[in-house]
Amino acid sequence: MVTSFCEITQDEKQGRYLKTTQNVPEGSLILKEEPLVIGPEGVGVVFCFCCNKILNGVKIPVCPKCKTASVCNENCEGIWHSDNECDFFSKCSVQCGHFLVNSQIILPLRCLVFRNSNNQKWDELLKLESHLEKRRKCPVWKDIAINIEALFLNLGIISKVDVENELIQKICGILDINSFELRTNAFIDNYSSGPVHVLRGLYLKAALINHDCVGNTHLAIDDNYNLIIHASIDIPVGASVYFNYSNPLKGNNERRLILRQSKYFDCLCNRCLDPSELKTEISSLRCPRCKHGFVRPVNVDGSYNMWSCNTCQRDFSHSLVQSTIIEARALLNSLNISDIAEHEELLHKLLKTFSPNHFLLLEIKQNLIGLYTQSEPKVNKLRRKIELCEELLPLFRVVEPGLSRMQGITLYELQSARVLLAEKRVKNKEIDEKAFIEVLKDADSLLKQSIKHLLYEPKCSPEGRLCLECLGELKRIRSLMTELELSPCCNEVKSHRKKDKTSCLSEL
Ligand SMILES: C[S@@+](CC[C@H](N)C(=O)[O-])C[C@H]1O[C@@H](n2cnc3c(N)ncnc32)[C@H](O)[C@@H]1O
Repeated sequence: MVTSFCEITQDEKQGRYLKTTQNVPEGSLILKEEPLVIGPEGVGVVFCFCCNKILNGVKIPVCPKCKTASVCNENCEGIWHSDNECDFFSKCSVQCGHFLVNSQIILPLRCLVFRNSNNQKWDELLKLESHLEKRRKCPVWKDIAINIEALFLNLGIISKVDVENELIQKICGILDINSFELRTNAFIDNYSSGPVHVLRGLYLKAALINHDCVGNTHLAIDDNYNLIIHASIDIPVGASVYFNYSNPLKGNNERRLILRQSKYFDCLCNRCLDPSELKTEISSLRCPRCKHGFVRPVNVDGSYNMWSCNTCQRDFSHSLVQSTIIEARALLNSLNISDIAEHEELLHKLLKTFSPNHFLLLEIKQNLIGLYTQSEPKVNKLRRKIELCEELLPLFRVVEPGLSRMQGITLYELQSARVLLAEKRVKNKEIDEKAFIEVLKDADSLLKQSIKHLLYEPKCSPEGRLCLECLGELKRIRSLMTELELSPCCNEVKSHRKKDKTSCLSEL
């Protein structure tokens, strides 16, 4: 379902895209869509055709009817192995062994099912962007020709004419350009502990949404694999609807390279065309000469030949900048992932070379927040976690404005550290009840903000569960505030009289 807020339009540079037909307020539902096909990402993934879960184990059962599709159990009630697919598998000579050896064939094969069973969907599918010409020269072309096209031809699934028409290359191009990574319900045993992106889904309408490095939508996949898209900010009438295909915490160079290699276009969005990256300095280095300025790329056309200090104008070669990044990346990769001191030491060291928001430093800072969250909540650790969250939030607001998963999670972590710290300080009699109530009021506001960001997450996703945790925490904080405000000691605080040290806070 595409809501009435949007229509499909087209131009020469960007192809087809979605545009608003009226002002769309933040939080409005733009699109809810079920996938056309779902399948595993990459080779060597064993998967249940009925429920799409990833399977572990040696003996894999098959669908009792077609005797081809791998299933988690013969009575799996999943809906994804349709009657059309079952008939298709029964009639062609593909076998379960083919899927087990090469799971790359599953998605293109699932697309082929529509060829004879649903003309409208088949036509819509083939209209999607495949970038055939650009892919022709890439290694992926040969890989598909050998591992998918040749097998399908041998099994009689496609004809020589289909090969001449490059049908399988087109379908694989369409899948690579347009499908979404899925993480919901990925694992049959415990999906939260495994690798997250093992499935891909293709959505015919959502495939028409173009990219911008600062998107204006929030995407979520629910437990039934529906893709749900909300406006993440107020979108004015006539504006393009975008989402960010890449990672907003990477630098311009890195994002553009990924987009060129995986989606075959050069991004020319406002962020990509700004050497300061919207004043975040995510790619900038500190000037080693004047020590004040930021070293940024001179060209914004993606050529990155020269970098220059914005204060003393000194030029630096791209290769020098790249080798500095490679060296720092090697140090980052060699960190012991659970060692706080090592992370802090490297952060301190790299701050001399890179801007505080440099993407490498952002990675370390995010790791540190995670490590401080897991570690024993000591006062100095809580203070440091608070500092890091406070540093990251303004940046997140720029690169992912409006409804944002990153903001929601960080706001939660910030309030949790502030409350824990205040509880300790009250216990140590370092702050009084009035100050503690102020912290609780602040936590109340942070939690409400966090809930606003996480409200659109599916209930069973880690972020959806965090949203429920926020609600629980909000309740706890409010009842604690009521308790404190009603208590005699608090009335004393309110009237600035001498405090009663044996107050309800002693419960903490
Ligand atoms: C998922 S499709 C989006 C729909 C596509 N425009 C179409 O006509 O089918 C992704 C492709 O759209 C184009 N595209 C998306 N965002 C773009 C942008 N910001 N600038 C230029 N091309 C873009 C690229 O060709 C990209 O490979």
